[in-house]
Amino acid sequence: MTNPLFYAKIILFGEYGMIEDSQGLVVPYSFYKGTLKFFETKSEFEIKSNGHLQKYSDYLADLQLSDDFKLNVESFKQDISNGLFFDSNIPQGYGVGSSGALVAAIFEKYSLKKHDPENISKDNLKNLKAVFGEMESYFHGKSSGMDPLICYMNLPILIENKENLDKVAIPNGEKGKGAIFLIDSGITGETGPMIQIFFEKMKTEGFRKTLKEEFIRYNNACIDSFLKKDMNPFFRNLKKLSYWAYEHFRPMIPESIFNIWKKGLDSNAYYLKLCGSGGGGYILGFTKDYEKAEKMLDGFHKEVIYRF
Ligand SMILES: Nc1ncnc2c1ncn2[C@@H]1O[C@H](COP(=O)(O)OP(=O)(O)OP(=O)(O)O)[C@@H](O)[C@H]1O
Ligand SMILES: C[C@@](O)(CCO)CC(=O)[O-]
Repeated sequence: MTNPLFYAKIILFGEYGMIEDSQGLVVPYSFYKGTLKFFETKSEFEIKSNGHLQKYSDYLADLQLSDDFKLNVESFKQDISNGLFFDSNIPQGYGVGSSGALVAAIFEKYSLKKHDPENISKDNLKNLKAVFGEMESYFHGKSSGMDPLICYMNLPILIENKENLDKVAIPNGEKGKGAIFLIDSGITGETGPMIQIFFEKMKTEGFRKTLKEEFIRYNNACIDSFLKKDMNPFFRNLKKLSYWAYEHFRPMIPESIFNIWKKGLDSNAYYLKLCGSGGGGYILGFTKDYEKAEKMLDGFHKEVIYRF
């Protein structure tokens, strides 16, 4: 039997906001994927991955999960000593969920009770997200559990708030001029320290207020208009979101990206936003005219993920 593949994810909207109860829209990204396997070549990558799993299994052994979601940690540990590793080309620290895919793969293989992602109830989806949040916290402190959940479900998910989330249909892409794309900042980012900066900022009342009254409002409006394919309000809110992040998420914007972020806002040719926690890795871009944006972003490595 071949092991199931677990895909990368892209948080189109909701990074940071989701920790504070905003809406979120997260989609699988099948360009990158991973699967659990036993040593094949015993390469440096395989040995390193196995070492990571070893340490992670100690964390899982101490984690108290409710009966429905308990893991067979003994069997996981046994497999690790027999050379288990996570064979994955999902870049680490790029905001596309390498740890989320790993968590989903481990849960799928070692949960004592088998769950069927296709027929999971809305209630259980919520419970599963909480379980994944606890499992993923090991990698970067507080996690909403969203990354592993998306990966486990392999479907777009709309998060309405902390309590409600469900599968959602993304409007079909079209061969239009518009595009959603990734830009490689050229450096890796670390989620943990970025989340720490976020919580540090959250201690200030002014920041909490603007996050709630502006960031979350623009974020939710972007999701709403995107799902309705209402492109004019979509881009109007995207610009506000991009500008807000430029002002308030400055430490999360990699230096290499700073100038082109501003250039997008000034020219209206494209708008950039964070993809995950930021600090490095990928940045998300949105444009009505990809040909034009591509020229303006010459020299940056880009990957188109959606056309409209
Ligand atoms: N192939 C792998 N084998 C073993 N461990 C891995 C593998 N891929 C990722 N990991 C674990 O996940 C950690 C990276 O997770 P982290 O949350 O910092 O980044 P990310 O998941 O790539 O980014 P983001 O959460 O922003 O999408 C690695 O340090 C490692 O512990
Ligand atoms: C920053 C954050 O919103 C996204 C990181 O990939 C954290 C989370 O929701 O798990």
